[in-house]
Amino acid sequence: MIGTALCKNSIKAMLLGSGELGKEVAIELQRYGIEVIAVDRYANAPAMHIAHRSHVIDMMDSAALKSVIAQESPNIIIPELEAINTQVLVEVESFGVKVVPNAKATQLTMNREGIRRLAANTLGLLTSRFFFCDSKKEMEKAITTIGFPCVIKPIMSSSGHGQTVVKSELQFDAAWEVSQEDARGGKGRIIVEDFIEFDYEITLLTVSAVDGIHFCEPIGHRQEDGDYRESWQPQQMTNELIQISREMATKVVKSLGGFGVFGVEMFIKGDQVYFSEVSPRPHDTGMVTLISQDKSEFALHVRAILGFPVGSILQYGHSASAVLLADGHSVNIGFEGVREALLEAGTQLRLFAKPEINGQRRLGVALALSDNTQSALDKAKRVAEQVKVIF
Ligand SMILES: Nc1ncnc2c1ncn2[C@@H]1O[C@H](COP(=O)(O)OP(=O)(O)OP(=O)(O)O)[C@@H](O)[C@H]1O
Ligand SMILES: NCC(=O)N[C@@H]1O[C@H](COP(=O)([O-])[O-])[C@@H](O)[C@H]1O
Ligand SMILES: [Mg+2]
Repeated sequence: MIGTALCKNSIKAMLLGSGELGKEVAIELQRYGIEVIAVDRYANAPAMHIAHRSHVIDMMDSAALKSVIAQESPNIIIPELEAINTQVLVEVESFGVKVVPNAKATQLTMNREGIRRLAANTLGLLTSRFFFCDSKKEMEKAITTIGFPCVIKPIMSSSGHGQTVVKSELQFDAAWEVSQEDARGGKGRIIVEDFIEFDYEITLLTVSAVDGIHFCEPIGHRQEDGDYRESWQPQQMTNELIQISREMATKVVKSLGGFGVFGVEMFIKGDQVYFSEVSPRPHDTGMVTLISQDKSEFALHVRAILGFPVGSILQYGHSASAVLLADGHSVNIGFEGVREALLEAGTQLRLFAKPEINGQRRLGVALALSDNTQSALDKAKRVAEQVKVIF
């Protein structure tokens, strides 16, 4: 029984997506004796290294996804990324399988149109101005209204794929091409939105659990090409801004429903908080919580999913994470400088052991605790820079 007692062999959880975030979720599930089935598009994905069993399938393929779910009969399905056929999740949920946080939320959030319309139109939250377009012509018309700079993104994409900040007409062709080439599942609809010149951006990790809504301290982060490079916690904010952010996050999380961690992304400009998007699962910038809190975002996710109370969240102080990003092509990835990196006090290193690299890929993360944000960031970056990826 979820939330009351755990019996040996009673709960089987299936992770859809088995990257670095899923690996930590798998570890936390296993701390409670849960059987873990890891699924992803490639073999030897990080969470597969420690799962009880694993399967390699295209999770966008309805038949393949249904077949693996039928074969394993999990009690809980935990989406870990966005490239999933969410219609299948809706179906299996109707047969009684628990989908985290629920199938509707996974559907709404994997499509920028779903979550943006919910936030801006239904919940009335402040967002950048936006238009959805189906052709280059429509895109050009939308940009005429929005002005420069603006941001173009496929409605189906993550980690900055297919995203361009458009500053002049000269970029129209390239921005459209990139949005079509790098969209998940191929060509399609895009969003054109105002570029917000924010003071800083945050992820507000919000946990919805049996004992209510809980917040982690806000996480600040720096992005490059739509992908995160460093994050830190706590991000300094006024009490008023924290209050507005929490109210916004509560509205979004309650409206999506279900239990789990939600990474609510927001832009802060002056005394205004813009809602950007939300992940109904742990967030990459939240990897900092592996060092900054007594319960990481992964531990919190698992508690909430299993129907256990979160209780309290103890934050240890100024913390940071810096990603270990590599560029190249190899199926034999090695690391040098680990010994030297580990000499830095108050730090930790996670190497994900991804089996191959084809272009740019995040292969690890450095974590640090210190007595102020800058020092934590410097430490984390020093550790990440010390480790050299060798092919
Ligand atoms: N309208 C905007 N104004 C200013 N910056 C933006 C805007 N939209 C996106 N960005 C920048 O690009 C980053 C990535 O954007 P977004 O989160 O929408 O992309 P994503 O592909 O969903 O990334 P992820 O999956 O990692 O969350 C943001 O964190 C922010 O730094
Ligand atoms: N912003 C989303 C995010 O960080 N997702 C994390 O990255 C993995 C994919 O990495 P890969 O592209 O190297 O396979 C995902 O499986 C998830 O853990
Ligand atoms: Mg984002």
